[in-house]
Amino acid sequence: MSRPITLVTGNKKKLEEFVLILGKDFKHKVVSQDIDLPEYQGEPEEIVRAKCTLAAQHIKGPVVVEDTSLCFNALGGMPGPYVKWFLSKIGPAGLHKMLHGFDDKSAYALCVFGYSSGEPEAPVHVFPGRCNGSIVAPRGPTDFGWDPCFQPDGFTETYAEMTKDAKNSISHRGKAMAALKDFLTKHV
Ligand SMILES: O=c1nc[nH]c2c1ncn2[C@H]1C[C@H](O)[C@@H](COP(=O)(O)OP(=O)(O)OP(=O)(O)O)O1
Ligand SMILES: [Mg+2]
Repeated sequence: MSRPITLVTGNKKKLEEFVLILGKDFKHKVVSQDIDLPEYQGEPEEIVRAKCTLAAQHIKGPVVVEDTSLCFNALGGMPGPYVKWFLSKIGPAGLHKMLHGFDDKSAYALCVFGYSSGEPEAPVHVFPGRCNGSIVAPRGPTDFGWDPCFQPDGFTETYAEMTKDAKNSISHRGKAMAALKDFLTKHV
């Protein structure tokens, strides 16, 4: 492929993890661009298809986007893709308080990547990754979203308390990226 792949995101912490997980010797050159894409509503895969289609119209070349949801099982999967608004209004402590009335504190983090070649009418390929866990009172550094209140199953630390490598090795984003990298290596 002649043109680099453009990761379109406005989130620097996502970009940091993307670059770390992608590694230095990935087959394709990847650059990033911050285009203010709308916060669509709908099912996570629909949101990523819409984001990727719009990003491809901007970039007019190979493009990757991702959208992340935090889903509380006691609330039927909410806040899901709307977690961004909840986070901005009530923070990780507020997300934890949302479950005060529920015995079920289980949740899952879901990351869905979308890839398009950017050709007219090109399909959007989607790559989900999920990490099961529970919502806890916030612990650890507060530099990345809801990391302080999400404790992945099988661990005693929250995402925020884990090293970057430890989080990336088991996270929703790590799993989704494994599928994306495999596709881009084999089919692009
Ligand atoms: O691993 C994560 N650990 C903690 N928090 C996270 C993570 N990944 C996304 N987040 C936050 C960012 C945003 O508040 C919401 C997802 O919203 P989402 O639209 O996917 O992210 P965004 O608008 O910041 O970036 P983008 O320009 O790629 O859409 O959850
Ligand atoms: Mg967004």
